[in-house]
Amino acid sequence: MHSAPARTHDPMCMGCGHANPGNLGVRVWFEGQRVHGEVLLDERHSGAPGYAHGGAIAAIMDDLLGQVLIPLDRPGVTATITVDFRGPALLGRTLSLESWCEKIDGRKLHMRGEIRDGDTLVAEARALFIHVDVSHWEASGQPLPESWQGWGGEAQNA
Ligand SMILES: CCCCCCCC(=O)SCCNC(=O)CCNC(=O)[C@H](O)C(C)(C)COP(=O)(O)OP(=O)(O)OC[C@H]1O[C@@H](n2cnc3c(N)ncnc32)[C@H](O)[C@@H]1OP(=O)(O)O
Repeated sequence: MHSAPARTHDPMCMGCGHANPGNLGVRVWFEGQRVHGEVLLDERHSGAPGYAHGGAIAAIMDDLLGQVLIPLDRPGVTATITVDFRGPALLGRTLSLESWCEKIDGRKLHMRGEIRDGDTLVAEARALFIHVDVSHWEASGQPLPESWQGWGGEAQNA
């Protein structure tokens, strides 16, 4: 059964934001601290006829690995991400997504993720996220999502 964490990502997120008409259509759900999801790319995401743009795959990875921050209950930002493109990313196919945290070292969160088309590995990624206080995002002057209130409150002291 899928658990539904109280927190959600930015509704305007370019990857998964339901309020963003230009979103990439990333859908995720959570099983414990693991993230699962799917995405269906189309002509808008083309890099070559019938194939997804590598930048679209990298953006999906950034969003996918970042989603692990929700069940980890640690707000954070991507410091570095490496994407290995392993197989064809065909448009019009439902790609499955999975991500998890491999290691926590103080504020450093080592994330991993995979995108598959059926049994075929399309891409895998490793990223370093840095745990930040929610106040990190206040400088923009934009209101933060309500569900971010108290996010990481306990982890700040971990
Ligand atoms: C649900 C949410 C989903 C989110 C998905 C989307 C995620 C995103 O796209 S976030 C947007 C892209 N990323 C950003 O905007 C981040 C911009 N960068 C920053 O704000 C800062 O550089 C930040 C916060 C990462 C680090 O700054 P700061 O808090 O001062 O930490 P700092 O002291 O420099 O580094 C902390 C540790 O991380 C390490 N570190 C920081 N950056 C890197 C890096 N690029 N590579 C390797 N190590 C790094 C440092 O060496 C240090 O290690 P140690 O503790 O061992 O000395």
